[in-house]
Amino acid sequence: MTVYKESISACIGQKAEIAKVVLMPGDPLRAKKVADTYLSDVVCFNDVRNMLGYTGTYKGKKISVMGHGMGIPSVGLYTHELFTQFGVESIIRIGSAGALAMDVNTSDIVIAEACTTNSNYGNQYGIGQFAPCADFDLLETAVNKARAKGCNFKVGKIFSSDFFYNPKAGEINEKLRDYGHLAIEMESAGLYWEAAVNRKRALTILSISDHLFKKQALTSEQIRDSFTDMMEIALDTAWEFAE
Ligand SMILES: O=P(O)(O)O[C@H]1O[C@H](CO)[C@@H](O)[C@H]1O
Ligand SMILES: O=c1cc[nH]c(=O)[nH]1
Repeated sequence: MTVYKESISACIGQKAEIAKVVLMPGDPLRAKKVADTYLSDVVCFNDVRNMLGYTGTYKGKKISVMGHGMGIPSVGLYTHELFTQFGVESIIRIGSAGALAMDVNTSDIVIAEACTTNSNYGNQYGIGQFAPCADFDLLETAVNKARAKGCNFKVGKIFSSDFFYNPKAGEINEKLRDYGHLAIEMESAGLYWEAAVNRKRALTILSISDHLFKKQALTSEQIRDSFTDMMEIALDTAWEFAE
């Protein structure tokens, strides 16, 4: 395998080319699934900490896919390195999320326009409340791809949470729902901040795996099938920004 450069990164041991556009799920095995299912001429560019990363060709253009782990510290670390040390220009998170809004259902797609968060990660920039927002061009492109596909999707605010388990979750989730948040997950604010400070593009596309009020949850088989729409919208969006 070609060694592209001595890695200067703490957590990415680059062993092959990384494309300008990278899809990122939390789960590295979801990254492998995207590579195995949709990419051709695939090479694995990272296996440090088993945070698998692959580069391949999709409809004639180079696209990479790599896991980012769980939580804002993890996604912040990987996306910071990809943006600042590996020439990445656009990152699209493809994640699972719990629905908050009553008109969102399991298997639906949520495209995250902006994030509310309880994370302190944004405080490091020293400018007060720093709005974590999606890149408009990526967002508009993803909306067009989702419409063309005919799947159920919504665009709006989400909550990027520092906790998955919380004794006050019931009370907090009700407020989040009442203030118009569509879904809850754990990374997008960190991704949007890293993109903003590094003047890059970022977007999150989510597939709803469970509903926090309707008490619905997909089985792992249903999750596997319903994630297909999210992956295809993300790939077709990425293609428009890839080389
Ligand atoms: O499915 P992923 O992309 O990991 O996203 C969601 O799933 C994890 C929690 O189970 C958190 O990372 C959350 O953001
Ligand atoms: O972070 C997450 C992901 C899926 N479902 C949730 O309830 N929370």
